[in-house]
This record gives sequence, structure tokens and C-alpha cells, in this order.
Amino acid sequence: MTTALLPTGFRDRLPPFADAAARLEQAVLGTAYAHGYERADPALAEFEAGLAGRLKAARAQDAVRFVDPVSQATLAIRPDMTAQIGRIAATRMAHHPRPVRLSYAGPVLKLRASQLSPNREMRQIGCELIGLDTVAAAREIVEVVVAALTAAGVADVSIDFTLPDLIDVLASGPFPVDAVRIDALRDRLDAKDAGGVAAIAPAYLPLIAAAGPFFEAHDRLCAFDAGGALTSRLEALWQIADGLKGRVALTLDPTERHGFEYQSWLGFSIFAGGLRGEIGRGGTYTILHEDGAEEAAVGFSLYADAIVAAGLADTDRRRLFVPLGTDPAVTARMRGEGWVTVAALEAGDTPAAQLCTHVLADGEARAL
Ligand SMILES: N[C@@H](Cc1c[nH]c[nH+]1)C(=O)O
Repeated sequence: MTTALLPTGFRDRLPPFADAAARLEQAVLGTAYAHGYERADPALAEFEAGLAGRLKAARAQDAVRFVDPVSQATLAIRPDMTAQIGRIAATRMAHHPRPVRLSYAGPVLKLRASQLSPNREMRQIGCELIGLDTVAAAREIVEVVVAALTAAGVADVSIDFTLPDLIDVLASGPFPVDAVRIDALRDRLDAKDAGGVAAIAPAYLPLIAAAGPFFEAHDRLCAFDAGGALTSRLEALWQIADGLKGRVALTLDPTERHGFEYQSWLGFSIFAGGLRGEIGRGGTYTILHEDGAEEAAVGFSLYADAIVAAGLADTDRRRLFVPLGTDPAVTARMRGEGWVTVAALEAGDTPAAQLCTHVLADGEARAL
């Protein structure tokens, strides 16, 4: 075995991609900051028990665990920073007035690669608004993510809304389903398998057709409205989407549940550049406090690697080659004008070897 290779699911990021990811992160966090979201930087690993039980409805986490030789406790490397932000808001920042607005960026590690992404280690950048999961709060969160992607130069953004707790609401209300068959029903709805759904609970069939461009799909879902059980959700969803109308493409897939493990009434996937894979996700969720109290929240996470790998981040180089013997004051002036200067340190050095696009000659930048 060679130690030059990395384990499955891990990779190094090299120039210019690592720079592109850093610029993207800066643009997103800058936009978040300008909207009142201050940065929190949670620990890379923490007590497994504290991480796993923090968000209501979260199943056993998909986390890499290990026994810490120092504390003798089982620790988990974070697979998702949202639960950590929830912990911070519920403990050290519990006394802060609500809502609390926090942003974050850092690596997360999954135990297994998913079908959609072979990577186990990813960089997450996000915002969480803790204390509210109202329409106003959700509108702000989707507004921030759209503004952040615009600031980062990511074009053709589209948002696919979903209702993560839809089946639970219907099953515990108008359309009861046997507890043992509910997972199978979710599965068949996820697969858009009409035959399978019909065999379990035909009342759910219209949900398959209620997916597509947002406003049409919303109309179909309203027509389906199950004795008022969904009225408030549908009204809220409409208001959130209405705020984005005309600026980003909007779709609705009410039974989509991939990646929405702990989200409550609202979930959304973020796409860009006409690509199939999602670049981020978000939604409403519930934080559990130490005393059992529950607190509503809403947020989003973007995946920098997915954005860079899809070619949606700016990876162009613009570098100015500075020949040997150039007056350092001139080079400093060029940097002051925004140039990236690369100084020759030896006589034989060339602009090509230094990946330069321009060369400094007679105090001016000349394109190569
Ligand atoms: N952290 C979630 C998205 C999210 C943030 N806040 C609420 N949901 C994810 O990466 O899937």
C-alpha cells in the first residue's frame, strides 16, 4: 500500500480549485454577515451522544466515531454542522435574545459515501436562524442563500421545495396508514412508483402527480388538500416561493425526502447551472435543549466542493509575471491595483512556468 494515496472518499484540493472554493466561501459568508449572521466555528469532533440527539427526528448519525484516548469517551467527527450550531444556540448562547443568527464554514465527514456523491469529506458553508421557523424566517433564509450565490457568481440558481413531514401529517390525520407500512409507502412515493403506492395507500397517489414547476404543482397540491390538514403549510409555502418568483427557478416535489432527515415542515434543495446534482439544502427543524424544551429553527448549508466540481465557481487565473530586477515599488503599486504579482527569483524563470497571463514591462501589465 502506498501512502501517497488517500482513503476512499477523501481528496486534496489543489490550485486553482482550492482558491476558487475559498473565494466562494468568502462571498457566501460575507453576504451572510451583511444580513446579520455572525460566524460560529464549532469543534471538529465532540461527544457522540451530544451530536446525535440534538435535533429532533434525526436518526443515528452517519458519523465516523472513535474512542478518545484522553477522555475515554466516544467522540464523533461532525457529519453536519447544523446540529453543532443547534448545540451552541441551546447551551452557550441560550441566554441570547431570539432569533439568533449564525453562519459557519468547515469540513464535515460522513461515514459512508452516498449514491450521489462519492466524497466522504466535504466543506459545508451555511447559515442557521434559531428561535423561529415562521414564513418570515424561512423567507429570510432563502433570500440570504440566493443573495450569497449571486455574490459568489453562481448562475441559474433553482430551488426545489419539499414538505419533509408531509407523510407523517397525512398518516396521523386524514389518511391513516399502518405504522409498519409507512416506511414502505415513503419509499414508493420517493421512487414515484404509482403501482406501489396504490397497493399500500391509494389516497396518496395524487402526491406523485403534484411534482414539477412550483406554481402548477402547488395548485395540484391545493386541489388534493386533505380536509384542511395541509392548508397552513401550503399557504406558507406559497408565500415563501412568491418572494423568489422571477428571480430563481422554482419547483415543488412534495414527497422528496432524500437528505431531509430532521427537517420539519419545510425543506428545499438548491441547484445551479442546470446541473442535476444539488449544491445545497435547507429547511426548518427543531433543536432539543438539555431540559427537553424544543426550539424551532431554519437554515441552509451549501457544499463548496459540489459547486467547484460542477465548474460553477470562478477558477480563472490572472497573474502578472514580474521580471528579475523590477523595482519593488512598481510591483507593490500593481498589487495595489489588484494584480496578483509573481516575482522571478532566478534569471531563467518564465511567465509560462509561473502560470502567468500577463507580464510586467515598462511599468505596465501586458497580456500574453
Ligand atoms: N445541514 C443540512 C441542511 C440544513 C441546514 N439547516 C437546516 N437544514 C444539510 O446539509 O443537509
